[in-house]
Parts: sequence; C-alpha cells; structure tokens
Amino acid sequence: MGRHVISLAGNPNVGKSTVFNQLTGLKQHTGNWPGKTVGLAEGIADFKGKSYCLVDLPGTYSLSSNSEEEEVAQAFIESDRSEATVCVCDATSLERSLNLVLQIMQASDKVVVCVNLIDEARRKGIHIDIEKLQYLLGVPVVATAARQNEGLDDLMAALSKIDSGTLKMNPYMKEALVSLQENPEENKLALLDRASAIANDVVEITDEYYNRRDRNLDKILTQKSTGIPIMILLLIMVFWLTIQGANAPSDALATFFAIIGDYLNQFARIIQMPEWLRGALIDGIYNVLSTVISVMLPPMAIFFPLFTLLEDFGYLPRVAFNLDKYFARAGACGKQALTMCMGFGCNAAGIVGTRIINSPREKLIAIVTNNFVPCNGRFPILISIITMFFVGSSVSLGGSFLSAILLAATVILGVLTTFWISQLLSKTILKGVPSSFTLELPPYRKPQVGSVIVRSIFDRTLFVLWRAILVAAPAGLVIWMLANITIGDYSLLTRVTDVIDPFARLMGLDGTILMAFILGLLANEIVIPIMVMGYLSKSTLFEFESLDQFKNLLLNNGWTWLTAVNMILFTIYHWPCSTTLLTIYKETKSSKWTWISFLVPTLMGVSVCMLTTFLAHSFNLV
Ligand SMILES: Nc1nc2c(ncn2[C@@H]2O[C@H](COP(=O)(O)OP(=O)(O)OP(=O)(O)O)[C@@H](O)[C@H]2O)c(=O)[nH]1
Ligand SMILES: [Mg+2]
Repeated sequence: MGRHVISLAGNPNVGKSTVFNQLTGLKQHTGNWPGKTVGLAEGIADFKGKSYCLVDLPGTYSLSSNSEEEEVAQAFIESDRSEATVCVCDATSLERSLNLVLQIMQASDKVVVCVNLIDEARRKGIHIDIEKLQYLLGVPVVATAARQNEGLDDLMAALSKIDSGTLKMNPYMKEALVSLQENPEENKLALLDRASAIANDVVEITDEYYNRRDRNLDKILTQKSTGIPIMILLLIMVFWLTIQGANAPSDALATFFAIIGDYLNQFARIIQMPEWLRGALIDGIYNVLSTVISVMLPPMAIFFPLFTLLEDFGYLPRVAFNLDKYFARAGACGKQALTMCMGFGCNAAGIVGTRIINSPREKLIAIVTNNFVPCNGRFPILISIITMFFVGSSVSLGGSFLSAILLAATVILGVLTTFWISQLLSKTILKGVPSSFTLELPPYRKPQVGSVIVRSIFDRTLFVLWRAILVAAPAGLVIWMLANITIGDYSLLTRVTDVIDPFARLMGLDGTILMAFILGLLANEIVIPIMVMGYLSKSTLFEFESLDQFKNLLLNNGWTWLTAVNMILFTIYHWPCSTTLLTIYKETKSSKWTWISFLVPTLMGVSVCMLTTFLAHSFNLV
C-alpha cells in the first residue's frame, strides 16, 4: 500500500510551512507575513517506522476560493488524493482559525486540528483548553509550537491513527455540520457563530493588555510622520552593513583567486597545455567565475540574512502598510509592496509572489513593474559603480555610508518609478478601479537569528550564487572566444561592439557596456565580468584585485561620470533577465504580457539614458 497523503491547511501565516519543514526535514520558505507559500509542496514524514506524504498548502481564510492560492488549497483538500487534513490554527486568534476548521470538517472526513503558536499564546497570557476543544469539535486536537519542535510527535501520533482506520470524527458532529450545508448562505453565518461560540468556551485571556507592546511599535513603524523615515533609515542601514561588511572579504577573495590563477597558469605551462586551451579555461572561464564569486558572495551573504531577519520579525507587512496608499493612488494593489520587496532578492521570486494579488489587472501591474527594484544580481553593479565614481574608492566608514545613501537613493528612484509606471499602466492599457482589501498586520515575532542565518545562506545565497556560476562559466567561455577569434584584423567581439557602439554612445554608454547588458540577459550577475573582459581584449593583461585597478581600466576606456550615471540608470531600467521573463510567461501564459514586461523597462532605460546624455552635453557638463 502506498503512503497516506495528508494535507496541511490553515489560515495564512499560522506556521503551516514550519510544521511541514519540521516533520519532513525539508526547507519550504517560511516568513512572517501572510501569503508566503503560493504553490503546493510535498514531503515525506516518518513516524514509528511508517512514512506519510505531507502536502504544504498556501494559506486560506475560507474554502470559497477568493484568489488563486485559495483555489489551489481548496482543490487539493477536496481532491481524492488528500486522505486526511491537518488544519493548523493560530492559538493567538483561535476564533478565525476555527471558522476554517469547521469548513474543512464539512469537506473532509479525517481531520486533525493543530493549535500552533502555543508558545506565543502563552507569552501573551492566552490559555486554551485543548481537551474541551477536542470534545466540542469531535476531532483530535493537538497543541504545538512548531518552531520549537514542541508537540509535533503528538501530532504525528494523532495522524498515525489513519493506518488503523481509527482517525475519525464524531459522527453527530459531522452530521450536524453537513446538514448546515443545505443552505449555503445560512451555512456561512452558522459556521461563524459556531466558531465564535467554541472559541468563547475554550479561550481564556488572563492578560488583557497582551498586545499593547505590538500596538505601540506599530504606531511608530506605520504612522505618517515616522513610518517612511524609519523605512528609509532601515534601507540605508541594511545597505551600509552590506557594503561595509563585504569590502574586506571581497578583496580577500579576489586576492585568493588571483594567487590560485597564477598557480593554474604555471601548471598549464608545466604540462604544456596549448595556449588556446589555457586561454579559454583560465582567462575565460576561471576569471569570470572568480570575479562573479568575489564580487557577489560577500554582499549576498550579508544582505540576505539581514533581509530575512526583518522579514521574520514581521516588518515587511508594515512596509506594505506604509506604501499601501501610494499604490492605491497609482491604481494598483497594496500587496504589490510585498512582491516588490521580494524583487530585491530575485525578480523571478517577486513575479511568483504576485499570486497573492487577487485582481488579474493589479497582478499584471505588479508583474510589469517588478523589475524596477534591483535584484541581487544587480546590486553589485550598483555598489561598485557608485563606490568608484561617486564616493572615492577609500574603504572608510564614511565612504561606505555615503555609498549606502546613494544606493538607497537609487533604490528609491526605482520605487518611485514603480509608482509612476503603475499609474501610467492603470490609466492606459490596464484601466480599472483598484480593489480594496484589508492588509493584515501579523504580530511581531522574535526572529531566530541562528536558523535565519543558516537558512538564508543555504537557501538563498548559495542558490543564487550557484545559478550565477552556471551562467557565468559558459558565458566566460563564449566571450573569451568572441574576443580571440579574429576576422581580418579585428576580433569578433570588437566587430560586434563596433556595430552597436554608435547607438550605445547616444545613451552615454559604449558598445562594450551595451554588449555586456545584452549577454547579461542570461543573468545580471555576469554584466560586470563580461564588460571587464570586453575591455581587456582590447588592452593588456589585468588582474581584478581592487576597485582602483577596476576604475583605471574604465577610465582608460573613456569612462566619465556621465557613463557611470547612465550605467546606474540602465541597471535599474532595462529588460528583466531570462529567468524572470520565463517566469512571467509561466505566470501570465501570455507572450503579449511577457513582451510588454520586456519593453516597458527597456524603453524607459533607453530614453532616460539618452535624455541625461543629451542634457549633459547641451549644458557642457562633460
Ligand atoms: N513563536 C512561534 N513562531 C512560529 C511558530 N510556527 C511558526 N512560527 C513563525 O511564524 C511565521 C510564519 O510561519 P510559516 O510557516 O511561513 O507560515 P505559513 O502558515 O506557512 O504561512 P503562509 O505560507 O503565508 O500561509 C514564521 O516567521 C515562523 O518562524 C511557533 O510555533 N512559534
Ligand atoms: Mg507557508
């Protein structure tokens, strides 16, 4: 006999994915905001020599499918595959959770109720009588604190009764619930009534002011006068810690890779490796790889954990709350603030996240504009150009602070552009009235620093780095070949860059930079290495060991402050990378919208760069 399939359902942000991860040993993304999980995830949980297949569902408030993720959850619970359902509840707001429990009890015969976040309830002085709850519901009820791995054995023990066929519901209860269903309208109200009656019966609040601290903090973080300034300060702080912290390790890595490179070259000479092969392997693949790693790894290893800490603490929904009215004014959905934040990590992830937006029109707006916030592949470009050209390459505290401010300003420009373009879209091709929704502010939770660091390094940093490496290695080879295969007197690379050079000059860039961005369609991480290689193929040997050398290389190739400004602008305004485009196509199933998502930022970038160049030249600024 196959494994029993058990679904994990519940309201958003109650800890379903945390229960799932603890039981299966997998690493579904969890986060302190509603709507983190958007698809189905399956995993195997072992208990007393038997194994069970668990399915983590997106959060849902009801089984009447109001949005795409709710539909996914409902369809799975009602399907034949799901043999039993664990309904995960939030002990700190039991009444709302119970409403869903009752709906699930109507739809499914085998239900186990898991009252999670019991530690948080205890802390807030909320007491729940589990025995009584079990009696009133007529299904097994288990209290858990999933993050601390408390009570999960009891949960598995309750579930394992499915093997002996003794996982049952009180038949009278089932009958009563089913009879309610005859009248769907009354059913809804009747369930709400019953949930509230049960909650009143089993919940005892011993500390009336339990959430006073949260409310006070919310006031500071979300009120008009302090909300947005604090947001900007936090942004600058995160960037500053990232830039300052990444400096030394980046240099150390670059030096390390240069030394290894020397050894590799010596080794190649000793074994008399043919020159073309040595060039392709070391000057091509190895150099691009080592640049990508030394430039990207340290900032990511700092940025991701910081971001995850804020996310776990519960700050992201407050950002959404602060930006809600601006999105509404732009005719878009406030939840777009959340998908925009996810775009900071990876735009493809931001696109998948747009599933939490119910209205198709607002979802498209969020998709088309997601690319205006720079992802991790683009931060290193911004940081290095800003530091080199506008801060001076000194590695001082003040220097990195100024870099952080400029970087934050660039990001804020991206956010403002998101509003402008959202508004433009909602006035033109995506006309409509913004839907209203009430954003929920989840409680603040103390992040678990250790696990956040481990999780963000393994799940995100190494994942993103690995993807960059997969693209960088072949790209390094291709660009090396382009630079070394000559037709007549010129290399293929020079020929291609010469063709696009006049156009690039109009934008205040040059052919090599534009070429690097075009190849960067594969992944933004490779833009800088390709640009360096492109310049190198025209000049002599160079070892990328410090920003000063890098700056000299750029200056020798005719860079001015205007080139740097345009490079920064083009980094935030250009086409999404191929992974993101593919994700957009998968989400919208429309080549038209994929093209629009490609064209909107691209046209924006080309025209903005042309404008700055035109202005700078007309006023004789360069
Ligand atoms: N204190 C405490 N925090 C928990 C517990 N279980 C989960 N959390 C935290 O609650 C937050 C939400 O957890 P998730 O597992 O992502 O919740 P989810 O139900 O999968 O959320 P969605 O996928 O958005 O529906 C995370 O920050 C978890 O670390 C618990 O038992 N105690
Ligand atoms: Mg989840």
